[in-house]
Amino acid sequence: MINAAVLGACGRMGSLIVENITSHPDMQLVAAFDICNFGRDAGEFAHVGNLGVPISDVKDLEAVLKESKADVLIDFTAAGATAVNAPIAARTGVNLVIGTTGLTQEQRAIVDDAIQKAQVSAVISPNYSVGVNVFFKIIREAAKYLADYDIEIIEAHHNQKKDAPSGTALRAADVISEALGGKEYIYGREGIAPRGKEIGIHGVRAGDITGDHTVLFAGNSERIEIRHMAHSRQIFAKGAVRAAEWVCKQKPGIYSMDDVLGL
Ligand SMILES: NC(=O)C1=CN([C@@H]2O[C@H](COP(=O)(O)OP(=O)(O)OC[C@H]3O[C@@H](n4cnc5c(N)ncnc54)[C@H](OP(=O)(O)O)[C@@H]3O)[C@@H](O)[C@H]2O)C=CC1
Ligand SMILES: O=C(O)C1=N[C@H](C(=O)O)C[C@H](O)C1
Repeated sequence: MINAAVLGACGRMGSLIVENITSHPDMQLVAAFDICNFGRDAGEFAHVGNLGVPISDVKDLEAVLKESKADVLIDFTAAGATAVNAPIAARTGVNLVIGTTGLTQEQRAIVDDAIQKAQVSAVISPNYSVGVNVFFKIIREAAKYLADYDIEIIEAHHNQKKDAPSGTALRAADVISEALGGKEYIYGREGIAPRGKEIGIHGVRAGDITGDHTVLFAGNSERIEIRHMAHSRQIFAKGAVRAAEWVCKQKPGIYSMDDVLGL
């Protein structure tokens, strides 16, 4: 049985992850953390009834992870929170699944360094859906054939999302850039500036859009649009729980969702 803990357990993603853990035959929820709602039951936010797991203050992360004998911590919070808490969990010897996006390069380096020094295993991915990870493969291949085309990435998300552009859009840009031997990025376009060879990255925040990502390859007289649309956050939650089960069986290291899915 895998002992799982969830950080951000009252949030949109964290609560769905709690729900998925409770229906997993080989996993149990042993701890749940957030920045408020302390003492309330994690099952309340996941709408699965009382689980006997209270929301703990993230300030007690190390003590509660030890006491609950957690094997893995699944973190979907905010960039600043992940940069502080993932290193604490790693130093406590707990494996990690990190879904939080919007980390700066410096924050990501702090997290990576702590994981490597602590010799734990971690999956870090901006998107835990199967479809988006296949989408990354498709856009990598397409880019190789369409290197001279103008490339724009458009992402759309709900109006509560804090970071922009999305982690998935940034990863899509990196995938294309790697395929083409390096590309400049531009974030949004305004004013008078001729288009160069850069990848344009554009964010839309509106209503309750779960998460859409489009890569547009445009040439003269034609264009290709490759698009992934998430219909429900369940796809991310299921992927994160699958990654948590997988990561507990791996050697120390930092893995991607490609590794989990064997892509
Ligand atoms: N990799 C993937 O597949 C996916 C990644 N994400 C990413 O996951 C993250 C969370 O998204 P979502 O669930 O929609 O966001 P929510 O705001 O709904 O959930 C985040 C939760 O974390 C809590 N929180 C914020 N700061 C802290 C902190 N310092 N310590 C402890 N808890 C904290 C929030 O509390 P409060 O509300 O009080 O601030 C909230 O309960 C985002 O970065 C998002 O981009 C989202 C979907 C899929
Ligand atoms: O905040 C979200 O909702 C999402 N965030 C992730 C991202 O930034 O890429 C993944 C997904 O698109 C939903």
